[in-house]
Amino acid sequence: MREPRPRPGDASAPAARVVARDLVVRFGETVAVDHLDLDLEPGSFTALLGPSGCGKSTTLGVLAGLQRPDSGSVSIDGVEVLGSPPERRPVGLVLQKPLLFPHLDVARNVGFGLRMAGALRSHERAEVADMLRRVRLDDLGTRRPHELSGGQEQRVSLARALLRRPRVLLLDEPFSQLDPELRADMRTLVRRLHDELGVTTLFVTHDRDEAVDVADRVLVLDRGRVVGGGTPEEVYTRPATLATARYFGPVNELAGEVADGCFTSPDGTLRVPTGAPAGSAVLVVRPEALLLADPAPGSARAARAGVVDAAVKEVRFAGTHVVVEVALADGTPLRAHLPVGSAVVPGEPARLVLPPDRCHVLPRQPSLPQQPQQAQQDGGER
Ligand SMILES: Nc1ncnc2c1ncn2[C@@H]1O[C@H](COP(=O)(O)OP(=O)(O)OP(=O)(O)O)[C@@H](O)[C@H]1O
Repeated sequence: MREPRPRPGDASAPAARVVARDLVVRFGETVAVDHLDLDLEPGSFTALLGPSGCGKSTTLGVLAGLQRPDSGSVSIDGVEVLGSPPERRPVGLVLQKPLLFPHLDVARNVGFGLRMAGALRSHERAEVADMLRRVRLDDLGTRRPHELSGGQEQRVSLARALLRRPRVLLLDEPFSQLDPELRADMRTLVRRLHDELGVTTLFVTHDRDEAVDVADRVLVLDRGRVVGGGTPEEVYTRPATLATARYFGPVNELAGEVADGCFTSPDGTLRVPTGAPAGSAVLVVRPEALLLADPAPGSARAARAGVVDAAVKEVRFAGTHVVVEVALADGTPLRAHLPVGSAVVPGEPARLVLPPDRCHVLPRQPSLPQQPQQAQQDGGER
């Protein structure tokens, strides 16, 4: 679990509350943003996560003022901003590509916005020096963009976006072109800048590990709508929708019914207490939550709720655990991550425990078909 983050150090931090309501953006037949609501608390760090084409960049474009929505509203600290051009909004934006002026050196690139706003040269120099120090580029102020590495270019973009002390920072996959180690470094830097400057931050990514690593709150977007949100841990263990559960890593799905506060599988062998409403439901449980039950008949463990009998199909070594693919009597596949050396043999039966406190029950959504191979959607071995 994540360590608690430090509070933004600056008591006068200019963080803003951002509220979007019922946003719709259409491009011809394509509905890129579909009645989307968004609430960003002042000083929060939120990751907007979702697959390619789900509307992340379009949403950011609306908040930044680069994209006009067909309908809806966006307010920053209660002030409607849809009528304001980008430069009049208290928003800093960093895109995937740095888009620096090639003929200006780093310091002039960073100071551009202040210069355009008519700031005194001495003020610009002091502010630029402060920001270059914050992004660890103090020595590179006189370099031109073509003399910088990809990571350095993105740090210049960050410095430029933060120079005018925006109250909202929008980041659109800013590190996707960097190698993994540098990405991790840059995430740490962005997080530190957020904590120092106390700016409300929205970070767009399609990489769930990146989202979990950097943000306090994750919003999952699917086909232009927010389909789940919460702390990274909540979204992983108690997702609001099946789409979120699937997006957040391999997950087992079992169809059934909820009645009298209990989820029951069709053959009645699996019963798990739940607060979910009565009706058709799907029980989701992560592979690492499954346990191997004591095979002795009548043992205390076997008598517990959440025990299923299965046939072992495949066992694969995965370093820290073995990945065990099994099938229930009705053919439903399940995946378990069990300790290396577990007594599971392909072709033989196994009894598995689905601990009720690790199971999460969701109402069945007719629009989402059952996964053909649960827990394998991304081949992940989380
Ligand atoms: N200018 C445009 N004209 C037409 N269609 C567009 C335009 N911009 C975006 N779209 C479409 O709107 C949908 C949402 O696009 P958007 O770029 O917001 O998605 P995304 O989640 O940011 O994707 P990615 O992760 O690939 O950047 C997609 O179907 C895209 O093809």
